[in-house]
Amino acid sequence: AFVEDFTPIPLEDTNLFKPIRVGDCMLRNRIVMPPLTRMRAHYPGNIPNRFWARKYYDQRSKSPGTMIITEGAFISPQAGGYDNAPGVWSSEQMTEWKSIFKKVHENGSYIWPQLWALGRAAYPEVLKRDGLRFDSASDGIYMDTEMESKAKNCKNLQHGLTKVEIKQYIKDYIHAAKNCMSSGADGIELHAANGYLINQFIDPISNKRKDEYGGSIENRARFILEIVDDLVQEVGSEHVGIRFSPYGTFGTMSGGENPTIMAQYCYIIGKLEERAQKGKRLAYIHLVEPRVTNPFLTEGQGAYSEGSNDFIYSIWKGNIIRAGNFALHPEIVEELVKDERTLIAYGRYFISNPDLVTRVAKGLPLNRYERDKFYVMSEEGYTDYPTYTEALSLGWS
Ligand SMILES: COC(=O)/C=C(\C#N)c1ccccc1
Repeated sequence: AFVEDFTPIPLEDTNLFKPIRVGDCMLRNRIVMPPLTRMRAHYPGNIPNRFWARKYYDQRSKSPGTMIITEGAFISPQAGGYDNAPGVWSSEQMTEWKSIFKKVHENGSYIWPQLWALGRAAYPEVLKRDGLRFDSASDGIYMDTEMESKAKNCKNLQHGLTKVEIKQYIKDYIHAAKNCMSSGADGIELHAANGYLINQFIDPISNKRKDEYGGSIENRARFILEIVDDLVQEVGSEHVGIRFSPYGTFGTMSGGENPTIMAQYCYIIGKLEERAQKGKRLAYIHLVEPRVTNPFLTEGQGAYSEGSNDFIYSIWKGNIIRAGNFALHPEIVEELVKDERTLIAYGRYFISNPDLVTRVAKGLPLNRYERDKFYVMSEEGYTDYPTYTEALSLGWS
């Protein structure tokens, strides 16, 4: 069925359909498919789904010159903790990714894997089963009481990383990035958003460390900047993007309520711009909008209305991808893309509209999504959403 009480606006004559270069990619539109966890990877081995994943990415990359960022992919077993999310650390995983990357490139589009480490958002019992730690920035500051009791029941208490373990994570990010680039990816996105491990170091709500990785704005930025510097050294700054959710509360992060949290992001983004001005400009900074503080809430719920990511434009002078309930707000998109370095990510509606690029261009109705099929092991709700013409022949109206 199509989304009701929604008035699309054709955007094909706006900047959204003006080419832009991101890294080595000559994009023909400024619509980005953002990282979307779908929980269809095979267990054991965190292998992208051999039967469905290539079809899913193929369907969504048909408009040539479109940028796709993959679902979050774990950099190592220790960075994981969800059995049905994929990784990018093993050769079996990269075999599947290579066929996905190849298909997207055959469509004339581009694909950037998102490098993911869960930290305290992982399932402690899953990690325990595999003889792995339950990691975060600090000991014992649990995401919520449910996670705390799970950790205690399975005797895998939340562990603040030692400096040696921090260095190992940085090595794992490099290994994962090299795997992706040598398998044909166009770049990688470093996941520093949504309450996962890197975010747990950035945010004082979860980082109570007393060493050089905690206790001040500079120290809480150290981990992310060390990863960025090593990734840039290894794969080149034009092949590295980074995602932040400054206002996000998902995973029990501070969000805009903490009056000093924006200072933290200004500092980090300022240090990225300093690096850019010394010749190491990242391909883009990707931002989740304050309109979406928690991806489990439906459109309109949970917005932090007092905030805006606009301040970041005065610090960062490179490309900016913005994500957060834009599909239902074409009038906002029309305004935002008047800025020459802004790209727009459409998440949930790229799940339910494989031909989203065409629908946004022409102002066509959008297929509704089925949230209860977002994270389940089924082809239904993954590759069976119709294109607009297919929907019409199904009699949708
Ligand atoms: C992959 O990176 C993410 O940020 C994933 C999520 C978020 N936010 C997510 C949300 C709901 C269920 C599983 C993962």
